[in-house]
Amino acid sequence: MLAQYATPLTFIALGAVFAYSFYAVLIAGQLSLGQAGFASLAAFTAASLAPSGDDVGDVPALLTAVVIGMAVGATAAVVLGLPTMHLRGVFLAIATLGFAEAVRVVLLNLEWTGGAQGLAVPRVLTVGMAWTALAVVAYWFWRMGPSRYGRALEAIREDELAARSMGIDVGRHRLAAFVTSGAVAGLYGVLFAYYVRLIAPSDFDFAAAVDGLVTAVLGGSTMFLGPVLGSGFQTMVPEIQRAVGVEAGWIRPFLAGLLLLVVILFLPGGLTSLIPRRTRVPAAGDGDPDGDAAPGLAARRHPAPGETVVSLAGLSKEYGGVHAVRGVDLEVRGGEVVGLIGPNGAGKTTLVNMVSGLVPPSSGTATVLGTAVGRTPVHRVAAAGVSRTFQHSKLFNRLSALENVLVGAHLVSRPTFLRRLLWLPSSRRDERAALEHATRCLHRVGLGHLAGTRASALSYGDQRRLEIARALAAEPSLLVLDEPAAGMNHVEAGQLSELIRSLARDGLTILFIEHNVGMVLETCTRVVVLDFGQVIASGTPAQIAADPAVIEAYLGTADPDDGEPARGSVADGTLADPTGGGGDGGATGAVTNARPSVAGTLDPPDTTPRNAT
Ligand SMILES: Nc1ncnc2c1ncn2[C@@H]1O[C@H](COP(=O)(O)OP(=O)(O)OP(=O)(O)O)[C@@H](O)[C@H]1O
Repeated sequence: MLAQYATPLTFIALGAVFAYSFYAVLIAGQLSLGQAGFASLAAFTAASLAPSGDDVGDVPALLTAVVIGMAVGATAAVVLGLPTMHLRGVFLAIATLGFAEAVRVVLLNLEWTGGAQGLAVPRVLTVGMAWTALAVVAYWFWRMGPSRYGRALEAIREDELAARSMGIDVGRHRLAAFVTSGAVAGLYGVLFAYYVRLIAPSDFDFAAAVDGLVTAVLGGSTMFLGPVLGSGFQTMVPEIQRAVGVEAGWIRPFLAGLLLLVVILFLPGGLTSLIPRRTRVPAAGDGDPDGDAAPGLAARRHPAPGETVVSLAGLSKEYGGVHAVRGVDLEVRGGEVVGLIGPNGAGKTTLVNMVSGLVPPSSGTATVLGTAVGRTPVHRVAAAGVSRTFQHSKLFNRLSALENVLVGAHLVSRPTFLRRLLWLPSSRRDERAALEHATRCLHRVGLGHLAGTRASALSYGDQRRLEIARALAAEPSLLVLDEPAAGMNHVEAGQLSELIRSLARDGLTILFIEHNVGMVLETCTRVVVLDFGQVIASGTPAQIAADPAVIEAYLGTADPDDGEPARGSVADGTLADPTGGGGDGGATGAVTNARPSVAGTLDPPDTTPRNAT
């Protein structure tokens, strides 16, 4: 019975193994077409170098060939990956396709490969062996998914910049994914060679690479079962055709193309996205906000109060002719909550981007937590203790709220993947510690009840809170928040203000940009005002509220005709509601997104949520 289906079943397994070599990089958001090159190099090298089955037995011969093939595939991936890993999207696809084609042409013209005639290889592989190999590969990716490493790859796929800011070394992770892909492609090449009896370079051409990619994309790159589903479909269609007597060769590519179109248009996550993705949410009580810190996470020593955390000297940034930041000198000390305010385009975001290492300064120096930023990669700045949120939400949208925060804990949690492969209890302990820590961070921002919700499904205000929870999960010493209250109502902004002050009581130093001036005055120990890229004032909230230069540059000037302070100007250290309409006139939330317009007036507050751009 099984013998009748042995061939299609073997090809399903082989196709799935090949598709896993694409899945290995798709999961990290990379598009590579070099796998056919890795597979052919592995197949020809292993078939030439492995001992004969007559000498050592069939299975040892195949196992030796597999080891050689995987090593060749992985080595080729390192050689190709080192110069190409900085390429993105279609550029990486083109570069890797060029490599695969070059390999094919070289193999075609070498004598020992048999050229176009090909190389004879004994058939050793059985359907059982093929499925065993597939099971091992699927197991690898199954155990990888929820590990710290697997989550880091997913984070890179979802938002590379945010992943870097969480302390993930993107280059190293992308190269590791590429090498895995090379090893799996090498495995496929050897298994294929030891099944089909005769291999030729044309077995690993462009069409084969596209077939592998289509199989992986059809199945989906967000769940480890994707390649098996994709390969099942790709292999079974011609079998079904044959069974019903419709043998037209165009049907399979036509259906595969059609399905690919449907998947890309309606199911970007592939067939596996029809299977609900489960997030393991800790039971109620776990990650209690009042609980003790979870053991098993790296502890960080925050700078003592008064110790220098940020030191900027003559920091400037130019974009062409635009002077976004000009000669800023600024010291931020341990335990301070520093608010950065200023009109739109004043250079606030550029300044915090330089502080967090995202943007190199044009001139001047910046030392943050002892690290010279500008010359230091973003993930190293994060490792020094800088964590941040972004002006325009940079969440990992297809991951749940809890998974987002788990990625945030990357720097303080331990690697678990290799121990997960071996089911070591210590990996379960570490995962539990990370889960409890992440849950505690979610509770702290009031999102404990939404742990299992996809980030993209959260309301705008909740997304802002989730970014803060994710940043907190890194146990930072310096927390940089870029407009954290955008899209929040007055009550929520008040709660956020209280949260920020409680974090400062815990020893964190906080630098935050906010257009809600009332909230800034209520929350900060010091306020710095930027205008046209320069610091025009720095002092306590009361000093800033009374500073004529700030009123002039930021809030507008008093109306010279009536001699009264402007609506929205500062009378006694608080801001009046610029709408003039029944506001409490107090600090919290009194002015939202205030912008100077004509002298002495303020635009009505912009309370509409800002779209993430
Ligand atoms: N990548 C860039 N390329 C060119 N110009 C830029 C870039 N980033 C910022 N700028 C310019 O630098 C200036 C400061 O921008 P920045 O975003 O830092 O101001 P901001 O104070 O944060 O403004 P907002 O409150 O509107 O966010 C603006 O004139 C902006 O157009």
